[in-house]
Amino acid sequence: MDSQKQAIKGAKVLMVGAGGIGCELLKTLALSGFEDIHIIDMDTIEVSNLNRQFLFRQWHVGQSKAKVARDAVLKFRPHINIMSYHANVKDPDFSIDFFKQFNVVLNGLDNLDARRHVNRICLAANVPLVESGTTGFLGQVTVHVKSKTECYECQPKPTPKTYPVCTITSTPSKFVHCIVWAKDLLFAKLFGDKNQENDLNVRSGDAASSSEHTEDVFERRLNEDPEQYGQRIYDHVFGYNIDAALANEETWRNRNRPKPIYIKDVMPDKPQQQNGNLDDNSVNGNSTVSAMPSLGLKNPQNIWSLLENTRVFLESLKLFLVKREKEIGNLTFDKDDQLAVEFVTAAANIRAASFGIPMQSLFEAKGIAGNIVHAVATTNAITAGLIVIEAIKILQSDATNYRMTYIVEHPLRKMLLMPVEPFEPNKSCYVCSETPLSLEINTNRSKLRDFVEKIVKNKLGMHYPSILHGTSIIYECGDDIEEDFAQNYALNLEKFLSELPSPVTSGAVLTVEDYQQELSCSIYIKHREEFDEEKEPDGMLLTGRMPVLSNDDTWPISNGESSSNAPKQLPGTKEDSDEISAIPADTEIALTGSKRKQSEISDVDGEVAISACTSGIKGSNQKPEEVDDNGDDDVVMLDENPYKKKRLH
Ligand SMILES: Nc1ncnc2c1ncn2[C@@H]1O[C@H](COP(=O)(O)OP(=O)(O)OP(=O)(O)O)[C@@H](O)[C@H]1O
Ligand SMILES: [Zn+2]
Repeated sequence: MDSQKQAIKGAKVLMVGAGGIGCELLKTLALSGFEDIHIIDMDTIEVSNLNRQFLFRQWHVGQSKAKVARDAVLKFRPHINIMSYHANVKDPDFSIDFFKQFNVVLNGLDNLDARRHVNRICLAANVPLVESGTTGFLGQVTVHVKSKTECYECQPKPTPKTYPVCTITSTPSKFVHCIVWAKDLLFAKLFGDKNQENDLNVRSGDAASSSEHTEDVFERRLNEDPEQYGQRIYDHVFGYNIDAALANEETWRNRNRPKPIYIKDVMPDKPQQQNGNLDDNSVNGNSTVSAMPSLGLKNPQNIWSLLENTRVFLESLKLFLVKREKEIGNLTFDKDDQLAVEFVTAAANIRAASFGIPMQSLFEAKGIAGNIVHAVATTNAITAGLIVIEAIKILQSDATNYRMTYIVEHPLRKMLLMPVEPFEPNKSCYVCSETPLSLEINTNRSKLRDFVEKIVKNKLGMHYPSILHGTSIIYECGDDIEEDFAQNYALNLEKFLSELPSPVTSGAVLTVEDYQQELSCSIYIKHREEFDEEKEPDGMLLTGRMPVLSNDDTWPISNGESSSNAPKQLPGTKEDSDEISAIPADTEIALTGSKRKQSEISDVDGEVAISACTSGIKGSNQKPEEVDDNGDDDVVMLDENPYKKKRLH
């Protein structure tokens, strides 16, 4: 015991993230006897954090999380050393050398991008990492020690839930489809980057795709006042487009036909007089602009009528045009943007009404649109406790007792925690074993820019990449590049791969490196002419062992009520990158002394035994009770034999 105390006392630990898990972790570390703790967090405190990030109080709103957390803990542990950094862990200041000073790194992060970055730096610095995540009642803590256990990226991450484009654009059957349409298509079309591709017109009027109607219909006409514009958009998307789609009888043969909705049907009187008064909105900043007060709508948990949704639609659109004109063209949906949530709720509800799908309250809609799984403070506390337990084992080099622990929703033999022996490093992991990857790509039609953005940055998670073809450097990124080189790289970005000064064609091998992450990776290039737009929207296919990464690298974990921004593109909604990973198929489970392969406790459909855990992954954009909208999230209960499960119907 003394040696344990000594190990704790002498340890220097780095915590990354001072949010839901981080607050619990810092408190538990301090109370467990740790005396030298460094904390990095890039955020400031928000009101929505206060319900569970208990080191923070209302008067701290707007202040650095890392600093306030430090000050709060120093109040009851004044003698210990806590260093806080209000910064992004990806900043070059947090170099490999910086990481080397720590005995262990503890992650309480909320996004895949930062986790992958920390994983790579820890590997390069050879510092053990304890990784964690929670989603509602589910949680996990994993241990990553270079060459001894798998790294954070050895296992592919669950694929984000996606929806076929045509479901979203033409045949929604669930409310979430309407939300994705409202947020990723309509909102993006009206308020987002005009250069972004958008499937709104292509599909919405498929049947009667009369180009004269679809062209520029979303552009506000010269001298068109906000009300007229709003009504025109309303009639187009909820009326005309539905009428046009109905013309294609084939689509509706086995489906319920939607009902077109025109303004005049909902508001037979002059609609502009029904709208709220702009002057009623006291505007102190963008986040306070709201359509609800002027329309007399107070309770976000009420489900609005079609008329109310129509009013909110028109009013919120008008408020964007009048009060937030400068932002138009640059907006992406943000769940913390009240007006955006109001617009998306109203648009989704009107579409839902048209397709016979039950409407939802703003509160529910916001949860779905923001991929919010409501945080459970207790799960964070348990997770923090487990992190400290693993950290202590690491400090004592007690490798035989390392465990990855899953917090499950449906206890196994009354066991809430499921400890699993860590795996060995995956020999085909491109991060810790540097195995090559293959890329199928149309080398005549894909630009270097596409490769850099879609593959190197988005899929491989590199931030400062260099790309080499043989010995020629075709691209480099960073602040210290000489001007003429930088100009050449900028020119290269706009060239097709096969037209680069050192042409990249089938059979070429590219080396992609990130110096900050000390990661290098070879990619075999294979030319392919055609790609399936629906299945391969990137127009390229990367294969080999790699984690599945979301399109949005800021896609955060849901450790709380306000957890993430929305997906930026179809198909699909964004999933929470807080990814409670599925327990890998061959996981050995150490349960009360016995070990079994995970595959042995799977049932006939091959579903992982921890159904709640799995469904939490599959549907983490939904609330816990709705986690799996495919209806396959049946409660799973074990009978006398703990490894055989049966379904409860
Ligand atoms: N790259 C990063 N560098 C430093 N800190 C980060 C980075 N990415 C995420 N974090 C921090 O990790 C913490 C995660 O905490 P948590 O999941 O509770 O999220 P939150 O933002 O506090 O809450 P919510 O998103 O649920 O409102 C946040 O405080 C966030 O600032
Ligand atoms: Zn690995």
